Amino acid sequence: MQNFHDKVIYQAYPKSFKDTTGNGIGDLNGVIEKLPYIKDLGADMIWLNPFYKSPQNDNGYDIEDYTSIDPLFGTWDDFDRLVEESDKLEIGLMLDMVLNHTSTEHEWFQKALAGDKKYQDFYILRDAQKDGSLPTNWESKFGGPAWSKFGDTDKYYLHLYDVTQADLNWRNPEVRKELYKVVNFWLEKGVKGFRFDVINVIGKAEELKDAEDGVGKSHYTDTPIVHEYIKELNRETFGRYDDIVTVGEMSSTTVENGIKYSNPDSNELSMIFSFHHLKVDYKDGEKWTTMPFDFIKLKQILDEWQAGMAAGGGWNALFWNNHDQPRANNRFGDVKNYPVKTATMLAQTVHLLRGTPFIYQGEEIGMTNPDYSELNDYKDIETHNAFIELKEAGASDEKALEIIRDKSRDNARTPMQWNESEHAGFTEGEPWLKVADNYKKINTESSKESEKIRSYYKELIRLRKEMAIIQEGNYKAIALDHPSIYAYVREHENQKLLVLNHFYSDEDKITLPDELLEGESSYVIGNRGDRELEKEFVMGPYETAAFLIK
Ligand SMILES: O=P(O)(O)OC[C@H]1O[C@H](O[C@H]2O[C@H](CO)[C@@H](O)[C@H](O)[C@H]2O)[C@H](O)[C@@H](O)[C@@H]1O
Repeated sequence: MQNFHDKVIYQAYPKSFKDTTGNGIGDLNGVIEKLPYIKDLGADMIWLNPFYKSPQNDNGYDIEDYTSIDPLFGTWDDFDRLVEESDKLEIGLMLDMVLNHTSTEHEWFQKALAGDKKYQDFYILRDAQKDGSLPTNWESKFGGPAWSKFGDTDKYYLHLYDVTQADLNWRNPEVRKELYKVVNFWLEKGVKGFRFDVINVIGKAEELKDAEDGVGKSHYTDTPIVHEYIKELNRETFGRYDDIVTVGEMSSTTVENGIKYSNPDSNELSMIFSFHHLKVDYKDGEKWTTMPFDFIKLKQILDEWQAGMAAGGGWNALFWNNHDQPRANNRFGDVKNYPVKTATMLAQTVHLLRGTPFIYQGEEIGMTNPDYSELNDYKDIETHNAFIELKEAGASDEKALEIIRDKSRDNARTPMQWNESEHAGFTEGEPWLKVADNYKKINTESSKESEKIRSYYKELIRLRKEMAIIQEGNYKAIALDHPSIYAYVREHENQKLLVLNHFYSDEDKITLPDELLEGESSYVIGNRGDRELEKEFVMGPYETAAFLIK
């Protein structure tokens, strides 16, 4: 397996990255056009969200044909040129593989609907229970029950996500064989990595039963058989190459499983995304609520995953943002008064941790949530389902919209803000999703604020490549109960890297342990200017600072 500990990965959401045709939808040629931008930032790989043929009910996570390019995004020539151009710039292409489910428009599902028994066994079909209720009481993650009627038969099919995303039956070896063919197809095209969508829910329990909690996660999440499937996937596909980087998106996983998925000895994946740290602003664990984030909980979770994965030889993907998450600047900082400090502090917090940093398009220039005023400005299916459920639960239109503004996945999906021209230079047509109003203030070309943030990211990436302590150092938190500062130490070959991150807009002080003041210290990077290390270290609003101690 390739050493990827010095690498940084950039995520581009093709639909919102750069449109070159004027149809308002970003495309592969747009990605090609912007490869030099990604190179200039210093990223080593680019993860692209799905661009395969799809009805786009879930923005491409509902795949109709795994080995095609949706004409919305371009042609095979465009894809081949993307491989060629990214190769020239030494940027590895990482593709999104959605192997838990297909679109109900997929040929397999259509054949199954037409009565083909072979393809019926590609999906998870069950009869209603004796009392006529659904096969199980599980909930779909996008709201409502996880089962829908299978055509005009008496059976139901399982869909953990949208009703148009039917779960595949991984227990059927034929299904696995077909999916491995898909992965190998893309490997032969020259891709250098994969991000496997919700890969830890592929292994449903053998016997499907009602869940005590009425949700059902424990019946299909991190089941022992998932590890067997991933090992097989590795063996049959990317494991046959020595330079492929893989990351598994793990829904509601545990450190114990995270270690198994990503410890090189398990022969599963290079690393994993876990999401617990992004649920610290969910009231009672419920996403569609609003509440200020719980800082102590955030630190405890980051600490648990850092220390736990290090102890077990696992590897974390480090991130605040992706195409499903509201912008971290809005969640954990003050975008109005401290936009640059907020963005750089958040960046430093994760970039200097143990793991592989992922940068989601636009975070490197300080993009924010769009705060749309109308429900119809939002396009995401999950958002619209949530609005209906919030209303059914008694929320007023205003309250439901307030929650949507905070939590919608579209917060991340607004078009990339390239410049000050109309639609932020994203398209010459009408964008599929409205550009955030602040594009004149935040963009890659004319904004001093954005430029400061981008330079900071470049410096963080450069440091990772230069300093073994960032790539390989151990991790230890200090003063974990401090109410406003997240402080940690990375340690490698008798050196220490102390990283201090202040998450609030006031001033606060941390008392450092004597052992950190004994050696010779030098300032490495921070967002306030050169600082001296002192026992009573005072930090300003959203300040971040790192010191090397020898
Ligand atoms: O919140 P979790 O249960 O921990 O899950 C993590 C994310 O899972 C889902 O995301 C991915 O799969 C979806 C279906 O293919 C797709 O819509 C999404 O874009 C994928 O990234 C879920 O939709 C996310 O909200 C969760 O964050």
